[in-house]
Amino acid sequence: MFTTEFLDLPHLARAGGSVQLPGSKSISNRVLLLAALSAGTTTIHDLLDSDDTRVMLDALHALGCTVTPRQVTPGQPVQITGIDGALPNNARAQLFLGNAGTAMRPLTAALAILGGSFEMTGVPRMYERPIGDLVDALRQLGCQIDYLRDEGFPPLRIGQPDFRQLGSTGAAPIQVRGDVSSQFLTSLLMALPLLASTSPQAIAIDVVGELISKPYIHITLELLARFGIRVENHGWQRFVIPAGSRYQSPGSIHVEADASSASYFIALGAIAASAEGQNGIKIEGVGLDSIQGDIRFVEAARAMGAEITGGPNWLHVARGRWPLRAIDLDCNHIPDAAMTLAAMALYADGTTTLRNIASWRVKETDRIAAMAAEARKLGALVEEGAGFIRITPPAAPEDWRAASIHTYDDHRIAMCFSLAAFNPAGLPVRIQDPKCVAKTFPDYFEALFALVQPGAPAPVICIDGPTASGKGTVATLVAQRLGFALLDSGALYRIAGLAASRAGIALQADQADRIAALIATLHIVFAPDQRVLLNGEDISLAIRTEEAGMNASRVSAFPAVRQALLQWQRDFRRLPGLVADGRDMGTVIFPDAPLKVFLSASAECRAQRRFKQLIDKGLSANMHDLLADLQARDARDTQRSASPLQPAEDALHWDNNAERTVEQAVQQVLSWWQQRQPFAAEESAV
Ligand SMILES: Nc1ncnc2c1ncn2[C@@H]1O[C@H](COP(=O)(O)OP(=O)(O)O)[C@@H](O)[C@H]1O
Ligand SMILES: Nc1ccn([C@H]2C[C@H](O)[C@@H](COP(=O)(O)OP(=O)(O)O)O2)c(=O)n1
Repeated sequence: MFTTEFLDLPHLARAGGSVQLPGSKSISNRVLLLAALSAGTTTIHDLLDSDDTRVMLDALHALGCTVTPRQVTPGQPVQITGIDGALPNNARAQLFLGNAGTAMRPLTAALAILGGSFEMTGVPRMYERPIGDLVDALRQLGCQIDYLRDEGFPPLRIGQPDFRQLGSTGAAPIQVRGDVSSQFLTSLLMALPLLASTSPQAIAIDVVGELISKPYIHITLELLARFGIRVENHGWQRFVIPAGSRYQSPGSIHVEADASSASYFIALGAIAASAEGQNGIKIEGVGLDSIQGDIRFVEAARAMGAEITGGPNWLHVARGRWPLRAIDLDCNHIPDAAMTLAAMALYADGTTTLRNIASWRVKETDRIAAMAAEARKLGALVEEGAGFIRITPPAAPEDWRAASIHTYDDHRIAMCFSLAAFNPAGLPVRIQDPKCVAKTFPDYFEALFALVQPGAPAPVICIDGPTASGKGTVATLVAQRLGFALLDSGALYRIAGLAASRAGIALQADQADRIAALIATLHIVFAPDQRVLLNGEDISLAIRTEEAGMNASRVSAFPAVRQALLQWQRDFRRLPGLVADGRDMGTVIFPDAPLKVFLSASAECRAQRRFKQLIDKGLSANMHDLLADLQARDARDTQRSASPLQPAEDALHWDNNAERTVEQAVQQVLSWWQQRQPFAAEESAV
């Protein structure tokens, strides 16, 4: 996940490949509970790994279900052996459910009917989330539920129910409010088959008030059917669970990915030209047979020109009509995914109108106002009303503007506007606060970058300079602030020197070809936690000694060695960008880099810094030797014939002397980067 202040997306041109979407949260927890209540063992594929599913798995384990493995591992199914509709007598447990509404509500309903002695707890925020309407409905049946703190809110204590009164009023429907949260109805629908299994009569639930979020109830009903429970739906106002209903494991089940998350990749396939050798985008995890309402986004995307095919659990999208066709659509049936149509509208051949979207105004932010404001920044013409938005794309490529998109802590705004990076003007797009995507899709940008190709090679910031000038420190921090990848090219020379000495090869010119051949066989990993692995061994410390630096300097003078490491270094270039530090980043490796910085500092200052750095790392050091070594290294690095250390002609110089702090250097580089961005002026006005 990108946790940077902003994320600069370079202009994007093409897309291709396949993306595996994470399992939907609401389907994951429904499937877990149904598997737990069923007879038999259920193998669950593509379960989402999230806080909500973790607390649910822990709770099911505490209730005596067999859960293997106990944690969700990507690509590995989870197996649950259910309780077959009953818990042992006197079952008791204290269940901590964090802030997971998708665990608290359905588990409360199921346990209240199963009976036992349970305490349902969570984090403080959970104690502010109402559950009174569900508790009232369960009490009508004879369930025993007490509030442990505030009336109407968790934590709760659940006891042994008394269903005797049902004998006389058995057929009386249970009343539940439908206009507050559809989760209450979902909870009852999933729990009441426990009662229906032994009841002589069917059990009916009456919805009081207009039922909101019908698509979610649809998901519940579909999943119940897969677990053997066929609920009659009487016009979304009455639901009847037949007497003798019994949960039966389907054996194996796939958790669908979130269909609204799929909409960004459907739009991507419709907007982007196919990458060379690829044909469109394959989306895995959700298919045309999806039980989610938002799958109908597919119809809308087709109407705009996308070519979409699909099967169970997969979709394939390619660009069809281009430019896209402008549409006029009532979006009531796809409130969330419809936002993605607004992003597609930027590439349409006229004015697109999205109607019946008043609910956008009361979501994470006023989504109509937010969409309008940000699309206008890009140069689109936007009209908005209480319940509609009308978008006309910029008339010509030169009418597009580079924008820094404000995201209002709304994941969907961020994901929608990432698609603006395909603009025909070749402009980058800045997404502010990119971590807001965490709500539904923490790795959205990583998934996007894996599929797209930039219009020009990804940007590189080169930071060159002599030893201990601060390159590594400054480059690491600049990369962190921008969310860019990092290339510590010196580490590659250090690894080459280390590997050659360990192999007993003398570090001299007549051995250069042997060293180059050795380099080709090395397996090097730069782990995300900063460790460097050589053929599986952690060599992070071994390559940081002064001796390793000197050996690196020796092998780096050999043209064959430099050649052997050339492509290796260029392969670090990736989206959204790269910060590369070394000696020849700006002159040889990335001569086209849009920003080149050259750091310098006096030999004494650098020796001081290196001394302190080594001591802090627990390595021994001697000031006098350090200064001598450093001067020797300077001499070799600057005087060698192959790519000597020298500033690129277009490098910007920063005197990184003793009176300058790390933060000053970092701010200077960031400000140079900012000056090169087309939205610099607009950004400062925000
Ligand atoms: N202004 C500064 N810029 C960069 N590093 C600084 C600065 N002031 C002190 N330092 C310290 O100096 C050391 C620089 O070492 P490093 O970044 O490894 O240099 P290089 O990669 O150029 O060899 C670090 O320990 C860093 O904390
Ligand atoms: N791009 C590069 C990076 C490093 N080298 C060589 C020259 C340096 O003395 C060694 C070690 O580089 P490194 O950047 O790790 O060294 P310092 O941290 O600056 O002391 O490798 C190079 O020739 N070209």
